[in-house]
Amino acid sequence: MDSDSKTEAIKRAKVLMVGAGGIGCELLKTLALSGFQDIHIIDMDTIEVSNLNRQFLFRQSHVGQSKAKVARDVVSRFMPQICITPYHANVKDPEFNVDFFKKFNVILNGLDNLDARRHVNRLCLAAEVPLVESGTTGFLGQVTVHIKGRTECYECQPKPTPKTYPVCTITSTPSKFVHCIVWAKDLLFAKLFGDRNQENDLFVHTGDGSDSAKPTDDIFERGLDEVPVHYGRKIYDHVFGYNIEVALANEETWKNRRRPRPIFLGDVLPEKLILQNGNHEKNCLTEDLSLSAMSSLGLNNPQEIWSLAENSRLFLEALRLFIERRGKVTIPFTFLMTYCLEHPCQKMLLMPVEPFEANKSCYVCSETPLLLEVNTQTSTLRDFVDKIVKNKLGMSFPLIMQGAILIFEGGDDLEEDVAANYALNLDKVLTALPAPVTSGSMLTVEDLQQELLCHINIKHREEFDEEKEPDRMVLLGWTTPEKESQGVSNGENTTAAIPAAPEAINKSEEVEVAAEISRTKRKLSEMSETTEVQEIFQILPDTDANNSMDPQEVEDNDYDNDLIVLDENPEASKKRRLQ
Ligand SMILES: Nc1ncnc2c1ncn2[C@@H]1O[C@H](COP(=O)(O)OP(=O)(O)OP(=O)(O)O)[C@@H](O)[C@H]1O
Ligand SMILES: [Zn+2]
Repeated sequence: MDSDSKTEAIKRAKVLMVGAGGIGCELLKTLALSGFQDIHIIDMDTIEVSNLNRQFLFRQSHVGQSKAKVARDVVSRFMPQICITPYHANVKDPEFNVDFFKKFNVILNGLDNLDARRHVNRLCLAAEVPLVESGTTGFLGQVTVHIKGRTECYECQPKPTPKTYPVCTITSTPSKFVHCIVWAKDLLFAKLFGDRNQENDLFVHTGDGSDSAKPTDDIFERGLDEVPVHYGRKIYDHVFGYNIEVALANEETWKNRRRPRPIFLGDVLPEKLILQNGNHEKNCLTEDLSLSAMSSLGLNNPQEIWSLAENSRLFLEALRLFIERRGKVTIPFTFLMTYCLEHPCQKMLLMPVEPFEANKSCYVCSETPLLLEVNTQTSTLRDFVDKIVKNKLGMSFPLIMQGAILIFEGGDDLEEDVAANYALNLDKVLTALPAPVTSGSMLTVEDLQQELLCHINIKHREEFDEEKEPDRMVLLGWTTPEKESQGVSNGENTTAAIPAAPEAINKSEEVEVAAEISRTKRKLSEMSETTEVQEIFQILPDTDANNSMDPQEVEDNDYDNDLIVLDENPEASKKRRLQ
């Protein structure tokens, strides 16, 4: 296809962008400047002040307005000839069904959560429209292209879910160091310095030993003139002393566990030391902001194992420093996320990545059945619907069948008596359902909106590890194919779409490709550096560069002017198609 017809194809293409946030604003600008004329945008959010630092289409005066609509208005001002259609809506709304998706040549995601990404992936598969998925990990951006039957789908690789711990374990019966760290960071720190309106599961009992009539939350409220050391002592005695005494009163809990020992500050440190803890001569607000509790106490080696007395002094001192630095403004403190990249990006702005072939056992793009280990005699249908069908499989309106018998249907538009019947089923254990689900049963779970159908084989199991398998159900059969290495994900904000190393290419005479994470080096000529699907993305910013958004036409591309990234030695660039 010559470059004129490619430009024509771009002009004719109808594209859908999902998300008009950080990535979406950039994307819309780039699409508009690249010559796309018919762009649709879905975003469910309104603009917030905190978006203004990076979502550059938005201004202060737009705060509170629909992102999709403002993005359209702003871009239309400098590109009035383009037709931009905004939808202030959730992409999961039923109006955005498979027929809606089929109208587009390509879908581009600029989302910030796994749930919506999975939903769009499924609709793209059902509608057979290419999906360009993008996201961030730390300071790096990633883009992958997913085309049904030619590349892996977004869900071929299981996405790492952030590790969580049951609240009761970390508050009452911690057994690992990590439990204590999560308790301190997510519960105690949040209670002391976080947003007061945010729910917090910190295990607090009524009564603090001084005034039991007061509500417990008062313990964490610092009096207007309360000196930090007094406040610190109150918190210390409450969480390490009083709460432990209360917990010990429940004998049942400690039958098979080591009993904890309550600690009160007065038993650990002499009164004089409590009052003269740390370097009080320095006013941290005006002086040394970097002063840490450790250096204030003259503890210089963090590798040393501190005594209980030293730890207690550190607690008091760190609390005092936090309080003084915060001053009178009680804005919530949160932990800052810092990403540490093992290998920098080799001075490359764009890093080409080969799309991967589909995972043959992916339940989303192949029909591979899954296996569920569950105690069929104690788990209810509700457990199955909430924990597996909605949470794990990401279905919104599931239909569950055993053989030809429908046992559950989700949705807002059900007849009252039908809904009541399903509600009755929800609280029944699996073996007590009208069509009993036992070991060996096969359930069919379908989401009509996503046009996704999965078969789940059931295996009865009695015992579960409470920590590793808190759902008391284990979904198996969704195996990861052999790959070089797993990617690094930061959870919700990343596409987590690049399972193996992004490959950076050096601009050396003998062009070399370094697989970033595995560090295996290969010659460019050996690895056949790019594929046509990547080109789609790579040439977007340049209208003269050639491409078509039609997957059919992609097959017929000529391959002479791709590979944007290298290119001191274009001759070295041999092309390889995905099989
Ligand atoms: N289900 C969904 N339907 C439509 N839009 C969605 C959906 N889920 C997320 N989005 C949109 O995706 C965009 C993601 O943008 P971004 O990652 O910059 O996050 P943000 O919410 O704008 O910023 P921040 O997270 O810093 O508040 C948001 O504008 C959000 O409204
Ligand atoms: Zn897949």
